[in-house]
Amino acid sequence: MQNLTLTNQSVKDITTKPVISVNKLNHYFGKGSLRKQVLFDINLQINAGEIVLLTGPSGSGKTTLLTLLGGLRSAEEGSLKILGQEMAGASKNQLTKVRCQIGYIFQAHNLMKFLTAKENVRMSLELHDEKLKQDMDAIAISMLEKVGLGDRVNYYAENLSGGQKQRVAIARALVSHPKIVLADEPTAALDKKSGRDVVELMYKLAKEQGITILLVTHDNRILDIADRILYMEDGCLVDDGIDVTTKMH
Ligand SMILES: Nc1ncnc2c1ncn2[C@@H]1O[C@H](COP(=O)(O)OP(=O)(O)OP(=O)(O)O)[C@@H](O)[C@H]1O
Repeated sequence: MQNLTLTNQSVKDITTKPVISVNKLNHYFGKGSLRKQVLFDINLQINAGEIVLLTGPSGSGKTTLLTLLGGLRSAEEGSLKILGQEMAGASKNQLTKVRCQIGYIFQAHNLMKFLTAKENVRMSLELHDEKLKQDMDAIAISMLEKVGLGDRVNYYAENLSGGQKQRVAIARALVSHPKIVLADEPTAALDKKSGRDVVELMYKLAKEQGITILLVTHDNRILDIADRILYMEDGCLVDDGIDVTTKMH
């Protein structure tokens, strides 16, 4: 991929700033005799600007870990720091502040089908007080242009193809310039070409904006966009970092 090269600045960011630090993290589901441990002693550090892929068999705990890292679930045991904020025992207010700095992209894109592409992207801006004074329509349109949907701005989400919907979801996740983007199987519902286009777009925008990406995937076709690949099995991080930076870029 010749056009996916790291800039000196992004290489420097990768080597200097941790945005996610996990230490001895355990997680359980259920109560009483049904209580079951699903994450075991997870230790992990992810640095600014890194693109990390999380892979492993079904049921190994990838989504559970991703939702914990996104502040969508409370950390119960161990330490989990996101952008310097300890999430274990954090107040609702602290969790909300962290969430505002994270963009989420899911397999089922979760667009509002009765809103247009522009309105879906704009909605994400409306969650940020400081953006309310700006021309949010213009910002949303400019972001849609960046993902190649300048001619689909006023289309309702339900009238877009799978790949186009996922690109709207990317625009929505990135428009507020989050520090971290978490993506759960973003290519699962897409054909080979659309899946490839979507991840290459995520890669390009993330490197331009210095965003850290953690992406859960079963899709072997996209492993080469990673700076690092993590592998999970039975709730454990078996491999906490095959560094592929030198290999791929
Ligand atoms: N809300 C829940 N309540 C109880 N158990 C759960 C819950 N969510 C997940 N689990 C269990 O936790 C384990 C890890 O699930 P998780 O969804 O994190 O795995 P995964 O690696 O993301 O799987 P997949 O690749 O199939 O999406 C599984 O055994 C699952 O059954």
